[in-house]
Amino acid sequence: MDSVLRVEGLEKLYGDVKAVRGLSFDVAPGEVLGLVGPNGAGKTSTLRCLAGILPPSAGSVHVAGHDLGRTPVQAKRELAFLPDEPRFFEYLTVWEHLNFTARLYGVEDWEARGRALLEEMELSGKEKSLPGELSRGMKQKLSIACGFLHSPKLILLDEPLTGLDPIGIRRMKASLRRRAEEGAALVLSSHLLPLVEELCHRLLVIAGGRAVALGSLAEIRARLSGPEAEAASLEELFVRITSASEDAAPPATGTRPP
Ligand SMILES: Nc1ncnc2c1ncn2[C@@H]1O[C@H](COP(=O)(O)OP(=O)(O)OP(=O)(O)O)[C@@H](O)[C@H]1O
Repeated sequence: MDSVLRVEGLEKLYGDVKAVRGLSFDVAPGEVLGLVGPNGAGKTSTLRCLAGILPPSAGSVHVAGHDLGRTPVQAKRELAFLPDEPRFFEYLTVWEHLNFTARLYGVEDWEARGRALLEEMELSGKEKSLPGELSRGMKQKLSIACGFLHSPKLILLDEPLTGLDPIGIRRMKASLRRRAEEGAALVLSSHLLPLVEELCHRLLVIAGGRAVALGSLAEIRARLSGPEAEAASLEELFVRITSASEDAAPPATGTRPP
């Protein structure tokens, strides 16, 4: 089946800081790809390039067959980007945010869909609230309700569980799983390795902007030598892979080592 997301040779430079260096990967319909890596590895920069918020310095991104660089409107219609710190319009209520999002994306049956999403996100009864009246977790849920309204084929999530309580976390995991079962492709960046292990079919581990491992947990384990790799937790694998790459890789900045 064709990929929902196809990334080829993606690079992102900030001046001479090389934040993303030559990433290439695909995500299939129904697949959840976990993007993991240490602080400053380039995860947020990658997600923002995939969402069309940041222009890549090189490479290409296709979303549901649309080239994000050449046909950005068509590509962006097919995706939702859910940042870890969503921003809202101060004077629009929860319901008005859904209405506004529906108009932007041309969602006709938005009222029924909006009500169902508020129910799913435990925001029923908050329709008239302004963002300033919502808790951090509720804001996160509103962002997700708006993001899901147009049934995106690609869902990009940066730390999706930030601020959620244990019941909210459980519901959010079920919501994300459901979107994947319905055929969406998900790319999820998180430092919460148990979440990644539970939800993701494949992992892309990045360090210093480069891919240092790509595959299922079993495949990544199999590639590492030593009997201890077989039983290693994702946390142990993460430490091994990313610290090995730190030893081997040149620094993430464009400056040359002495
Ligand atoms: N706007 C910017 N201008 C200059 N450098 C930036 C900018 N944004 C990020 N960087 C640099 O790019 C690199 C990658 O940062 P990025 O935020 O993508 O990493 P990350 O993997 O999301 O990190 P974290 O896990 O800490 O959120 C870092 O070296 C960072 O300092």
